[in-house]
Amino acid sequence: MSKVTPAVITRVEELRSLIEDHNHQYYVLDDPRIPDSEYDRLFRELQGLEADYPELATADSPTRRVGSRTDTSFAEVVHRIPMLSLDNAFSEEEYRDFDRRVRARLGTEDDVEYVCEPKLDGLAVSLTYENGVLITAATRGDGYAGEDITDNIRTIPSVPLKLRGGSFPDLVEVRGEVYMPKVGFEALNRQLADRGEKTFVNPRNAAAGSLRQKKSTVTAKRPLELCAYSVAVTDERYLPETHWDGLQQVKRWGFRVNPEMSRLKGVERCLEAYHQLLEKRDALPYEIDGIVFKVDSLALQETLGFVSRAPRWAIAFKFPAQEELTVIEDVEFQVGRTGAVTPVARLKPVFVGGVTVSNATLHNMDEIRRLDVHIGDTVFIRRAGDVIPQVVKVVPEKRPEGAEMVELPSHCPVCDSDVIQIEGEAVARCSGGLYCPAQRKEAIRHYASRKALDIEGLGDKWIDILISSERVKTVADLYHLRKSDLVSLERMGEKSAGNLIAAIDRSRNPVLWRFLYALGIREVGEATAKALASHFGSLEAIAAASEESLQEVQDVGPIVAGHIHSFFDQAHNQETLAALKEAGVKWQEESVAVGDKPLQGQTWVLTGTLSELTRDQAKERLENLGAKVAGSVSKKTTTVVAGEAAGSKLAKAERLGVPVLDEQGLLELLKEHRISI
Ligand SMILES: NC(=O)c1ccc[n+]([C@@H]2O[C@H](COP(=O)([O-])OP(=O)(O)OC[C@H]3O[C@@H](n4cnc5c(N)ncnc54)[C@H](O)[C@@H]3O)[C@@H](O)[C@H]2O)c1
Ligand SMILES: [Zn+2]
Repeated sequence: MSKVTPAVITRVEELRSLIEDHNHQYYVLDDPRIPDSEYDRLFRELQGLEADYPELATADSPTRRVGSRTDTSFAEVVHRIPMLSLDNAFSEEEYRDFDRRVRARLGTEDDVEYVCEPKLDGLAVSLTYENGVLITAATRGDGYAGEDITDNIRTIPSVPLKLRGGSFPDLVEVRGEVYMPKVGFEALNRQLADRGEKTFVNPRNAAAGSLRQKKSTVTAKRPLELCAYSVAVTDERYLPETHWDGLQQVKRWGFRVNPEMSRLKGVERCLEAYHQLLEKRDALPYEIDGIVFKVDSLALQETLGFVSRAPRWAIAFKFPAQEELTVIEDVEFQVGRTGAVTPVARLKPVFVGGVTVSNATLHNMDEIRRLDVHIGDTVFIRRAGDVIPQVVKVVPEKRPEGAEMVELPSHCPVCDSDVIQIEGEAVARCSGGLYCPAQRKEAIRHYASRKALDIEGLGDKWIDILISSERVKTVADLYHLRKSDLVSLERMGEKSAGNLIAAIDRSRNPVLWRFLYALGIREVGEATAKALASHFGSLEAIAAASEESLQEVQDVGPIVAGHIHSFFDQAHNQETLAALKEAGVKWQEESVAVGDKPLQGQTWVLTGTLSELTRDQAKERLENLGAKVAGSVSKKTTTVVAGEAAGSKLAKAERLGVPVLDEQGLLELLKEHRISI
């Protein structure tokens, strides 16, 4: 046996006091200061020291007690049967040791039958029913007395207020876990974050915080559920022989029990069940942190008995932790393909949720302010399932002196354009949309898309090739491409290369709204582009407009106006526009000013096949002249344009005496109004 030294005594005292503090934070305030993994390490260290130096063990050490004292504002409920904790196993070896101890105590070599239950990550409650009616509900508290949360528990839909099935003891206690499903947890945190309130670090804390509310109306709004996992009966007649039978009984009384539970014989099959459930962990709609294995026979349970804080007949075999502590070494800003500037935390690498994590997203500046992240902070990292790692909490006590706040950069780290955060928007953006290399691909793709300049054949594959060969940096470079470039770049056939060049050429004369839309200004969709074009008439006028005058246009609010203004404000975007002009791109001025639309008030109908234009193009040109283009002919129709093979619409027009124009006639009309095809 080792000899006690002053250093050991100090450490033991330090650990006890630390653990007590963490218990209070966790059980009473529902606001842990460290992740469970860290807590478990402290707890194990204390257990280890107490085992090595038995003379230091005390009856009131946290290793001998359950939970935390409940001097809270809730009334006290004394448990008829104590609510204990569970011993933990963190490795297969520890789990096998547990089974070995069980068999040794029972004096048997035979396989023991166990019930395997997912360890739901919530909080334990005890529900007392008298004559089948719920009369009290209590938290575990310190195991002997808990808090009266009866009013709150009644708001949970899966808690039976009355037992079903007709046959039950006069007095019965059912125990189970109150938890918050993953979806509900995420929604709740989103809501809290939107309101700028403190979020919960994980579903367990959310469940505990929600159930332990002063007002049951608040609890009622929280997505809580209950799963029962044991029954404590005093009436012999209702005493089942096995734990499993007890669960079946509870189910008949109207409780939900976990569908993943199973009854298995022997340690090997239990280990298989462990691995199977671990595989399933991420797919489950609720969080679990391990499996609880319980000896099934109640007679054997009694033989095995208890130690101070946990039964000897059960163990919780924990899954790898999904939360760990680490340090934020730096915060960098990344620019996404649509210009969103996102802060990313560079972490001291940490093993969490089964992988080593060295980056975590911080979403946006609001999130940074809400969490109060500083460089050098110690933080909780959470990585649950495939979800990208998140910083869920800062540990303020561990902040180094002089730690710097995180500031939004004023210029794009990729292209140096201004970073703009428009009031009312959480996301900050690089405003060099036409020029920024981070946004290059998206900018070209959008520019060439069907509703924009409709450059046929310029798909993702070509965009990738042109960008990676650095042949195209901005959309203006498209117009300098030659057929021979394409052929040499990708051994493209002469004919298709020729087609692509021709398609690019055809896009040199866009109507104003299409060109405006093609620039990919944030929030400027087709309808807004049309409205802007017809209001201002020229790109120069739009570029020069103040944010106030932009807002005179229908559907343009302060946010859209802000995006338009900052886009045209960027020198790099102006350069790219100039380069487009120089490359021979000539967007048409809106040929008609407001109130001067020659076809205003007229209704036109298109039918048959046109050869020079598509139907959409013809429609757009007519709309530019003020006409409404309808789908069917009536007496009110002003003119019908009939292309090749026109059918019933043409016939109807003739019957009603509506004027008919052929394609040639339409083209002449467009020319007359200086609308190019
Ligand atoms: N982060 C912190 O500061 C902090 C502080 C205190 C405790 N903790 C965490 O809490 C743990 C200790 O808490 P504990 O005493 O509640 O032990 P525990 O959570 O390890 O095990 C006991 C609990 O498991 C739950 N449980 C879920 N499914 C169950 C089932 N099928 N059958 C029986 N019980 C089931 C019950 O709520 C029960 O009370 C620590 O390991 C640590 O992870 C963390
Ligand atoms: Zn940029």
